[in-house]
Amino acid sequence: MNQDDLKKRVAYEAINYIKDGMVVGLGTGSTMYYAIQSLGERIKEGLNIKGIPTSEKTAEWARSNNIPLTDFSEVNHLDLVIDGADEVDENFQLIKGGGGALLREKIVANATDQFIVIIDESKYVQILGEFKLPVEVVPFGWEVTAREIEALGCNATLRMDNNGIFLTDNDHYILDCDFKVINNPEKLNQDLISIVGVVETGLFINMTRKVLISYSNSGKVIEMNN
Ligand SMILES: O=C(CO)[C@H](O)[C@H](O)COP(=O)(O)O
Repeated sequence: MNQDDLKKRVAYEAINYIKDGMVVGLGTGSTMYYAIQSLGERIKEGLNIKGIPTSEKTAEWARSNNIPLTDFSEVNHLDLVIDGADEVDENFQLIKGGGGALLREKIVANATDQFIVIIDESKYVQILGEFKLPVEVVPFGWEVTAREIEALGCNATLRMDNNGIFLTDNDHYILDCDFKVINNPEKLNQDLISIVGVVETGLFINMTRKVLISYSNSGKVIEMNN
């Protein structure tokens, strides 16, 4: 089973947690792509829910699957949020933002008591940091912000895409920060967020209690609770 199959399997499993009448936060990324496809099928069969997307891309996928959308002008609290992650450690601390949607993802995840993270086995790690930590920053003076971030012990690289500098849905930049090993994610998050120019970090601290992991050996999806 390749990584894509594993993503698809865990995404399909996660949709079973969505019940009629719920307002559901919809994460971003390739794992969520499969979840949205599957949710679209359930909606065709009569499931009645509303979604809040965490990115323009997710909103586009949701619309093309006829998933009704809402926003925070209509709701304050979400029944459930489902999202992928780039790394999850044994204490369920996360690195997110590989897709550049970390700010909206954090706002949405913060608005629920039930944030379900869906990953394949390769993302479950002992210590965070092999994946470069995405940090969203204000474009003005980003070079100064990057130097202050680097003083915390990393190399910070400005994210680019085919059009030049990558812009988030909120018109910010992303710095991908190579810490290699993050021994104290909570403290690092605090240190980063206190730097002027940092908008948000991809460290999601104490935000989830449930992680679904798909394994290739057994072909199973395991639900882990914290
Ligand atoms: O945080 C994210 C986007 O900002 C994604 O959840 C994360 O990057 C995982 O993506 P994928 O499912 O494509 O591996």
